[in-house]
Order: sequence, then structure tokens, then C-alpha cells
Amino acid sequence: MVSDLKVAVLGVGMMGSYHATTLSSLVRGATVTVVNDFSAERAAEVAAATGARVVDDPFAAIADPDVDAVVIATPGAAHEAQVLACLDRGIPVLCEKPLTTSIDTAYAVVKAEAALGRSLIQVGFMRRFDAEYAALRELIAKGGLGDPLLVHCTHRNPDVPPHFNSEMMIRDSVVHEVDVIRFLLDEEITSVQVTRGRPTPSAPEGVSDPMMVTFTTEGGRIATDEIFVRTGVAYEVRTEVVGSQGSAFIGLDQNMLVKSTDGRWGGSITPGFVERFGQAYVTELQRWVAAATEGTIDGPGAWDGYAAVAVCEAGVEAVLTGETVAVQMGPRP
Ligand SMILES: NC(=O)c1ccc[n+]([C@@H]2O[C@H](COP(=O)([O-])OP(=O)(O)OC[C@H]3O[C@@H](n4cnc5c(N)ncnc54)[C@H](O)[C@@H]3O)[C@@H](O)[C@H]2O)c1
Ligand SMILES: O[C@H]1[C@H](O)[C@@H](O)[C@H](O)[C@@H](O)[C@H]1O
Repeated sequence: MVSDLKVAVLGVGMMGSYHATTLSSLVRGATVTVVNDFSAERAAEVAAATGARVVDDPFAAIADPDVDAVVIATPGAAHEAQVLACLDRGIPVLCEKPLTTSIDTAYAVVKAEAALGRSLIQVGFMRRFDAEYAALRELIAKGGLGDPLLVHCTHRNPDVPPHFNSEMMIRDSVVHEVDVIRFLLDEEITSVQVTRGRPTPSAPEGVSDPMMVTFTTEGGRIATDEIFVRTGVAYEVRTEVVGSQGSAFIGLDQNMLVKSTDGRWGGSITPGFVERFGQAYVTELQRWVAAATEGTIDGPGAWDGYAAVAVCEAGVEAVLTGETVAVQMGPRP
């Protein structure tokens, strides 16, 4: 057990710098001691803001004696090697989604952790720490909706970078709903189908934005996800669960001020994911720090990361083929 958890943050772009500042300003029991980024300038900026030291190589950062645990917020393709290096050192790691970018590498990570016999990997599915999602899960678990039969999700972003293509819409965005559906229903997703609609005028050539994704689960339940990442409007993430004895809906922004003026009424919508899930990130980090201090995790683990990667792999195939694609998953070690 360690008294004040010494954390290295790898990749201090948009998400990593947010995690580093949250850890050093809002989370108890942790100090960001090391930061690393391919961009020396980014690393220096975040080090100055958090009081951390820059270590130029990500693997040297993981091996640093002044590091007890690691937050990985590098792009998905870098996750596998960095997570495995944390396992090699036997230290807890909070890895941003996606766990890795292919089924094989994600399964290799699951098996490496299982061989170690300890849960050290937590995956950054922060919606599980959002009060509305937690309340919805509890309502379902207590039977408040009877048998949950349908889940309808909406995931709209105001904008994304131009390189964000249809595949990234599945692997980087829909991956959140994949985890939400598994979290709410407590069962695996077994198939994925994607309908590519008429693209919004701002979508780059060949990119299907929006798309409708339909999932089926082990228990024969159906879930849908509207993914639309260039609405030009705001950050709108909503979920409705319909059961045999009623339905429940989340995602109308909390603390919404409804005003009537100029012959209209309405409120404001959160502009981005930081505003919508700000408290969830703090709760996620606070609970992870408490668990990592005890050498473990408290949240979605490697298996959840693997399951999400497997569903997204089927989702990408469904985008390309227009077929309903079965999810292929290996046995849980
Ligand atoms: N949970 C969420 O809501 C959420 C939100 C945004 C991003 N993310 C995830 O966070 C991760 C980072 O996304 P982002 O939007 O911050 O990207 P970003 O491009 O803003 O930041 C990534 C940073 O990593 C650095 N980098 C790249 N390869 C590296 C390597 N091998 N080692 C060290 N540094 C490296 C880059 O220089 C960059 O500064 C992704 O996995 C993404 O899916 C999660
Ligand atoms: O990486 C981001 C992030 O995960 C957001 O939470 C999501 O809304 C975006 O679609 C995705 O691009």
C-alpha cells in the first residue's frame, strides 16, 4: 500500500491533460509525478501546470521509480504496448478507451492480466461513473422496469476532426454505447448491424455520418444507437431503456434552466463531453486512485475493454459489408 499515489500520465493531449489537471487539483490521494508525450512542448506545458517531471520515453515513464500507477491517454494504437509494460511492472493502469485497436491484441492483454492473477487494468469507460447512468442501472437491476427489452441510444457530437471516418465513429464513439449496453443489461452483445444513411453535408467524401447501429444481445434483447458526430449543434448523449413494465430515459442535461423568452421556451445543451461528463471523470479518477493505492482497480476491467473491442470489430465489418455480423469472443480466462 502507498500513502500518496504517484501517477504517470502518458499522452497529454486533450484527454490526458484533462486527466492530469483533474488528478492534481480535484482528486485526493494522488500526485502526478511524471508526464510523457511525443510532443515535448505539450509535455512541458502539462508538467508546468501540474508540478510533474517530463520523461521523454513512455516506457521509461512506466519504469520510473517515482511512479506507482499509470494513466494512459495516448491514441488507441499505442495502448497495447503501454498497458503490457504496466502489467510487466505489476502496477495499476487506467487506460483510456479503446483498450486496444484489434480483437487479438485486446485478448492478448486479457490473457496477460489473467496470467498475473491480479486485476490491474481499468478501462476509461467514464459513463459508468455518471450519476444518471448509475441510477438507470440500479433501477433496471432492482426490476423497476420489469424485464428490460430495448435500449435506445443517441450519441451526437457537435464536431470531430476531418480524419474521423466511419470506422472511427464505431471504434472511438459507438464503443461508449457498447459499454453502456453491457453495463445496463449485464450481458454480452452477440451481433451488430449498421445502416449507413444519407450523409450530412459537412461529412467528408465517403464518410457515413450519421449511421444507425443495431445490436442484439445474448438474451435476445435489441439495442439501437444513432451515431452522428458532425451535428454542428452540441453534445447530446441520451439513453432510453424500455422494459415490460415501463421505460426510463436519461440525458436531458442536468441543472437545465428552462427559460421562456421571445415567444420560445427551452434550455441549454452541454457543448462537449467535458461539460457533460466532467463529474464522471472526477469520480472515475477518485475511485481509481483509491483502488490503485491498494494495488487494484474499481471499475470496468480488461474483459470489458476486450468485449467492447470485439463488438466494435464486428461493427466495422458491418459498416463495410452491410451485413449483420456476429460478435466473436474467446472464452473468459
Ligand atoms: N473517455 C472519453 O470520453 C474520452 C474522450 C476523449 C478521448 N478519449 C481517449 O483518450 C485517448 C487520447 O485521445 P485525445 O482526444 O486526448 O487525443 P490527442 O491527440 O488530443 O492526444 C494524444 C496525445 O498523445 C501523444 N502521443 C501519441 N502517441 C504517443 C505515444 N506512443 N506515447 C506518448 N504520447 C503519444 C500525442 O502527441 C498527443 O499529445 C484516446 O484513446 C481517446 O479515445 C477518451
Ligand atoms: O473520443 C471521443 C470521446 O470518447 C467522446 O466521449 C465521444 O463522444 C466522442 O465521440 C469520441 O470521439
